[in-house]
Amino acid sequence: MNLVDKRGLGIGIGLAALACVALPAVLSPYWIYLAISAVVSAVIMQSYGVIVGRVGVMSLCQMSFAAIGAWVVLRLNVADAPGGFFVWLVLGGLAAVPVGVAIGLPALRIRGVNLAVVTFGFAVSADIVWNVNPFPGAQDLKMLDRPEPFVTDGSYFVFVTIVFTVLAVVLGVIGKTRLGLSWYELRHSERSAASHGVSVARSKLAAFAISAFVAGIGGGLLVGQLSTVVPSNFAMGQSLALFAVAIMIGPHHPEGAVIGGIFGAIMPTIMEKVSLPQDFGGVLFGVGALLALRSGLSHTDLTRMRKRERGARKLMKDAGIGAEEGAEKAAEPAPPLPAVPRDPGDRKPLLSVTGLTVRFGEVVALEAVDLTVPEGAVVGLIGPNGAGKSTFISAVTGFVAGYGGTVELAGARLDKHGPSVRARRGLRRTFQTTAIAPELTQYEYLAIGSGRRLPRADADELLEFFGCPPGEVPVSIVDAGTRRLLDVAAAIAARPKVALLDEPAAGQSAAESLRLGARLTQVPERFGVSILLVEHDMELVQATCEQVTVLDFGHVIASGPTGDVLADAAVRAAYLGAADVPAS
Ligand SMILES: Nc1ncnc2c1ncn2[C@@H]1O[C@H](COP(=O)(O)OP(=O)(O)OP(=O)(O)O)[C@@H](O)[C@H]1O
Repeated sequence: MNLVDKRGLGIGIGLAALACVALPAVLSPYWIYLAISAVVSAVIMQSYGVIVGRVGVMSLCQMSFAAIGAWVVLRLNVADAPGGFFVWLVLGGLAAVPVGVAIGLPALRIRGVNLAVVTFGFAVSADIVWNVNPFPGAQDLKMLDRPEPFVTDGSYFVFVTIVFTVLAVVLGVIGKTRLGLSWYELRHSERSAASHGVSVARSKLAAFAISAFVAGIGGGLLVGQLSTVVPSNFAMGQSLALFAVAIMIGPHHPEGAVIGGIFGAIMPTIMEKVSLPQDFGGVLFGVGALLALRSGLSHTDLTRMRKRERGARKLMKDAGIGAEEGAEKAAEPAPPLPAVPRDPGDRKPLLSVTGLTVRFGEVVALEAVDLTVPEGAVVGLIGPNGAGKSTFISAVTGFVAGYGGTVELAGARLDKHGPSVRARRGLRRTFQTTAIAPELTQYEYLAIGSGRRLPRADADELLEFFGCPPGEVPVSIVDAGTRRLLDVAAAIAARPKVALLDEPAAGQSAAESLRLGARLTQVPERFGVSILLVEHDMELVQATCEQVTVLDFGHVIASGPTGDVLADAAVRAAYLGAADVPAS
């Protein structure tokens, strides 16, 4: 995948260069000062962009991280430490990192409003600490002198703009890596990220660390602007107001960070000019944030998504893929299915589940279930609603803590491992409900799913094989049925040993379902992936699976070659609910 959007990079650097040349020349000293404030706020907004915009964590203490950066710069200034302002700035950012990680640790267990309360608590405590202990140099009036060649306000504006641009480029590159893409996935579904082998803990802590570093840099830059700082520069009210701006604007995109920075810096002046109390600005931000929360996406996310969608629709039109074509495809008869190998012969068992027992309180969801998926096979797991099929997949893939029995993959026990480790060892799953981040393109989603640098040709092959639109098409305009196929493609992209698919044909027409069946039967040979298929569509199961296990109320009631099992009277009774059907 391309890590740098060359056009966007060119435009961004061009605009930054233009601002550096033009603004100091045309603005009055007062407005240059405000412009510096806007860019420093924009840097701090970038830290919100990582943790709030990308990961979706409600962090209300970013200004406390900024205060740590400012404190370190001032402390080093008082001590006349070697290196000078540029080195101190970086050290200030680095000093905020361990605190960011420490605040991130509770985020591994709690989320949402509870996490917001934890971060707010930290912001309040930090506020108290700064108010009791003045910033270094405040008492003996040891101010920071800006370094050459950025001594004047005009030149310092150039410096902060360079810092903002460098951070924007670096964060943009990180955003395209597996780590950055996993943040989007975490925002929508942690379990989906874990099923793709993403370590939720590591990914979240990395986001906290990076966002704290960026905020720390912002705090240091503020010291450079003001020569010294006071606690009110980092008050928790500031953290709250900027958080609201972040939700509203979306500072994970550079233009969002700039707009947010301008809002943050200029709003007090606007309030003053229109003779409104300063707090009123915060109220406006709050209302904007509520509106953004209602739509689920920030302003820049929506603008970018619409632009992407327009491009993708044009691409699909040019490629002759449209709604009408989709309807024609749905009406097409399904291709003939290749003969399903009925005899597993002496193929090795790849996934062996023995005595699997899962209890949810008094409910026994699974009781001593045995199941084997041989190498190169498509095996079915069926049963009426509530029989325990999804619970089986969840327990085997590590999403159920504390089950009885054993799960072995290629001879190695997996019981001690969580979902992301199991996924990386070669056990992938899909969910009944897809939760794919709509901001991603299909290429990006496959890149996360694959867990490796997926060559474009491989991604194209998978998308074509599963009948998905071209890879550049954003998930936001892909229909629900195709998203399921994309989910299956992402699981297969990782080339796991076994993929466990939870009702991939749900919501598909009969013809589409059979077409999916035709594809699934080819997966073991073509991609080297064995499949466990959970399905209610008996035609699909019959056409695809060489062996089937049937669950009813958590117990295995039949297991064996598909034809024999589906003809079994007990199985028919379980499905039809016909108590008078005699057992075989
Ligand atoms: N987290 C949970 N807590 C409590 N009970 C649960 C939980 N998850 C599943 N169950 C119960 O376990 C049993 C098996 O549910 P499961 O979802 O695995 O069935 P299923 O065969 O996948 O059904 P369906 O075909 O409708 O998806 C049901 O009685 C369900 O209510």
